[in-house]
Amino acid sequence: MRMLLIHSDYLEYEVRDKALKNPEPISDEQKRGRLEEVLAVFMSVEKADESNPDEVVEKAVKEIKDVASQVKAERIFVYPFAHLSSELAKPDIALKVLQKIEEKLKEEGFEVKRAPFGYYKAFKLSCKGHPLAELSRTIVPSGEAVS
Ligand SMILES: C[C@@H](O)[C@H](N)C(=O)N[C@H]1[C@@H](O)[C@H](n2cnc3c(N)ncnc32)O[C@@H]1CO
Repeated sequence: MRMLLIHSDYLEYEVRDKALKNPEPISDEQKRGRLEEVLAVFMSVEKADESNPDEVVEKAVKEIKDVASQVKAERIFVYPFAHLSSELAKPDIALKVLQKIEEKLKEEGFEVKRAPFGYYKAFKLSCKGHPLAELSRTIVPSGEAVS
C-alpha cells in the first residue's frame, strides 16, 4: 500500500464519470463531499497487500493515527487513488481494505469521510504547507518485499 498524507485546510471532491465498469454504488449525497481541517490520505492498495489485507489495514491505521497525532488532525479523508503505484490490487480487494480502514479510524474516534471508489473525481485541496503537511508511507504485509 502507498499512502500520500496531506494535512489540509480542506479537501472537497465531486464525482464525475465511472472509472471502473462496476464502481462502488453511491447515494446522491456521496456524489460530493468536503471536510475542513483534515488529514487527507490518498491510498493505492497494491498487489502485495492481497497476501494479508487485514495486516495492511492494521499497519495503515497505525501510520495514519501516528501522523494525525503529530499534526493534531481529528478528521481524516480516506481517498482511493490509483496513481501511487504501478502494481495495483484488484478493485474488490482494494475497496474492502479502504472500507476497513475507514471503519477502524471511526472506532478510534476520528471523524472520517471516504471518497467513492471507482470513479473519476474532481477535487480541491488546500495543503497547509508546514513541515509535516506532506508525507508518504509505504506499507507491505510481513514477508513481502518493498518493490
Ligand atoms: C481516476 C482517479 O481520478 C481517481 N482518483 C482514482 O484513482 N480512481 C480509482 C479508484 O477510485 C479505484 N481503484 C481501483 N483500484 C484501486 C486500488 N488498487 N487502490 C486504490 N483505488 C483503486 O478505481 C478507480 C479507477 O482505478
